[in-house]
Parts: sequence; structure tokens; C-alpha cells
Amino acid sequence: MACGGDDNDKLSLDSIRDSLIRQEDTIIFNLIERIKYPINSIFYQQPSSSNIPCLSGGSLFHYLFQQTEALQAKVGRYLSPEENPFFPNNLPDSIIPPTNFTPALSRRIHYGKFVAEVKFMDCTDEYKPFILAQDRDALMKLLTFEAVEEMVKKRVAKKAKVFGQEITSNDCVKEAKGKVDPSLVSRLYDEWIMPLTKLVEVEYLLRRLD
Ligand SMILES: C=C(O[C@@H]1C=C(C(=O)O)C=C[C@H]1O)C(=O)O
Repeated sequence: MACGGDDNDKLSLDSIRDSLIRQEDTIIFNLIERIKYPINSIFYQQPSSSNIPCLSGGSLFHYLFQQTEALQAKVGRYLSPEENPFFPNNLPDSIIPPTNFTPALSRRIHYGKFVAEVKFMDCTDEYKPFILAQDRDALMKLLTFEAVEEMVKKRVAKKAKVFGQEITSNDCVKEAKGKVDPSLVSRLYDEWIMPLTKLVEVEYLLRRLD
């Protein structure tokens, strides 16, 4: 590490990264579960005309997602689908898993706050001028570790391959039904999860000196 954190600070970033690594397992297992079900596209489409007032301007997914997020913010934790009053019991499985999957993704992305705090504590002198200048691009560049991101992409693809296997009692290993494509998991991290985590890091840092 180039800047002035002591050994304890280094350990903190390491331990947060360890947690992010463990969270990959949950995310990939959730994906494997989700992928068993076909996409229920009507759920994601904006109805052309709807006589249900709450759906004006959005899909059913959007509505359920918003309500769930609001409720979770109110109770201060994530709700299981069983606890969630916005999920009637008779919804098909192709609808329930995507929102059930959201807490794992949301948790991972919001961990960006902890990552940013540790980076700020480790390298305050480097971050401070960019925070004072509210320079998003410079902050983004400073907090980005491309080598770490490359490792993440490789590791999640490997995990997806291994977790997608079915282990039988007679030492046979075969591909599980509905297994997730490892390259898609890598892309999900590359194009969505890591950029959003970094966005949280930048947003946190911009307010760090308020
Ligand atoms: C989370 C971190 O910040 C950035 C985001 C990463 C991620 O989302 O996995 C990985 C490396 C960094 O570019 C980190 O440094 O560990």
C-alpha cells in the first residue's frame, strides 16, 4: 500500500475484502437458484395501460422493489419474502427469486461505504484534496484497484463453475441442471456489481468531510 496506514488499517481493508469474497458465494448460489426459473417478462414490463394506480409509470417489479426497499429502510433490516406484505403467497417462483436476491446484491454494493472509509483512513492526505474539490473522477481513479477487480472477475467465474456442479455420493461430478454461465457471472460483476460498489465509495467520500 502506497500511503500511510499502519498494519491495523491494512488488516481492515483485507478483512473487508474477505467479507466481499464470502458474499460472492451467496450471490452466486442465489443466481444458480434464480436461473432455474424462466424470465417472467410481463413482470418487468411497463403496462401500456393500467387501471391499477400504483403501477402508473412502472412495472410490477419496479413497484414491488420500491415498496420492499422502503419497508426495509423503515425496519432497518432485510425482509424475507415470507415477512414481506408486498408478496402475496401465490406469486409464481419466477417472480419471487429476483427480489429475494436483492438483499445479497444490495449488501455487497453498500459495503462500498466500509471500503471507502478504510481507504480514506489509510490515505487521508491523498483523498482529502479531491474531496474538497468534489472531484468525482479523481476519487474514482484513486479508489480503483484494477488488479483486484481482475482477480474478482476470475474468481467469481471459477466459483460459478464449481458451485454449478452436482456432486453425487459415488464420486461422480456432473453439471447441475440450470447451472449459471461462469462468464455471465464475471460480466455481472464487471458491468454492474463493481461499478455500483465504486459509485457508493465515491458518494461516501464526497460527503466524508461534511
Ligand atoms: C471494493 C474495492 O474497491 C474497488 C471495487 C472493487 C470491487 O467492487 O470488487 C474492487 C477493487 C476496487 O477497484 C476494493 O478496493 O476492494
